[in-house]
Amino acid sequence: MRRATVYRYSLPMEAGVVLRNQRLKTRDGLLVSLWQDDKTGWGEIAPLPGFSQEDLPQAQEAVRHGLSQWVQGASLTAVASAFSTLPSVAFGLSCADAELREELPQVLSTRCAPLCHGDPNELYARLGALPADAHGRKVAKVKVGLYESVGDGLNVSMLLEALPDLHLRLDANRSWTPVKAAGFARHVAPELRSRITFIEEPCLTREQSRDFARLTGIAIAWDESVREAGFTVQAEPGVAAIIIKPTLTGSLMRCRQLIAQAHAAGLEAVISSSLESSLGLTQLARIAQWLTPDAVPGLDTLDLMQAQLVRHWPDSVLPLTDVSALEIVWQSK
Ligand SMILES: O=C(O)CCC(=O)C1=CC=C[C@@H](O)[C@@H]1C(=O)O
Ligand SMILES: [Mg+2]
Repeated sequence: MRRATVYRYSLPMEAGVVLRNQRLKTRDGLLVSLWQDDKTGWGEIAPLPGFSQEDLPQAQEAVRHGLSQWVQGASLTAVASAFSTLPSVAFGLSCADAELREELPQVLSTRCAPLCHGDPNELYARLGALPADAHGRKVAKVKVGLYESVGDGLNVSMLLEALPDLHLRLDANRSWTPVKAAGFARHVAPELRSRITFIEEPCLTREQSRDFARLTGIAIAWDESVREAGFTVQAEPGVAAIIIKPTLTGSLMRCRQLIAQAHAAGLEAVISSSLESSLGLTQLARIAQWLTPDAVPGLDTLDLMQAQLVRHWPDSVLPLTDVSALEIVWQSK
């Protein structure tokens, strides 16, 4: 006997969360809960406005369709994989399926690369207290490209000089022209550059980003590119990692394939959030622990929200919204 319920959630965001020039006041998505015999599995489907190709009504329609097939006996692994044009649906359904089949291990580490922002004194204290990885490195992430690139260079240098065991991931979201990218690099002394683990997509085009890596010796990582048609994972000079945002990428099977390709090419594969709720984030942390145990994931996004959802993120003091408070938008008969 199979049963499924689909819930809709809307969580208030902290004031001032801006994504691709639009303010995100609430994070909206779906949770699915599956029962089969005495087992349950949950998944989160939350297209990210400005990033996902699909919107929530489209996702909801697809989830309803996919789960109707599942309750009638179809394999959810196959149903999820068929939604390759709706990555959030493919990912959420495949997670629920993996929980139901007890494939997704429970063990979870809350370790992730903190996003550096806010008051500098608090930031230094936070980074100082950060645990080091097996190589004695503290890994944090800084968004760049929002203001002057020269200022970004000075800020990054200051952090690296102040904390000798700090290694930074930077993320420019393709915002620099080659001139701006060069302006950034001019203000980061060559001896500090090796502690920039990578910068995600510094320039508008991949070719410009490759040039930046070659000219500056600063490694780059592909994020947006990974989700573009025709992208293939391969070893290239100056490329250190690929970023995998499962909600924007697709099924767990697709994510595993990308991770395997990255590892085979000698690249780091970094699991990163698409601003999922605490339920989705704990699943991403479990996936990261399972499939990329040596790479610190990019999951420091829970505090952008004002509440947790159904499952706690260990250590978080945010209030928890219980499943009983959620609207049921579909249920199998
Ligand atoms: O990767 C991380 O460390 C956290 C997630 C993160 O930075 C992002 C998530 C979703 C959209 C973007 O704003 C941003 C990114 O560009 O990587
Ligand atoms: Mg990025």
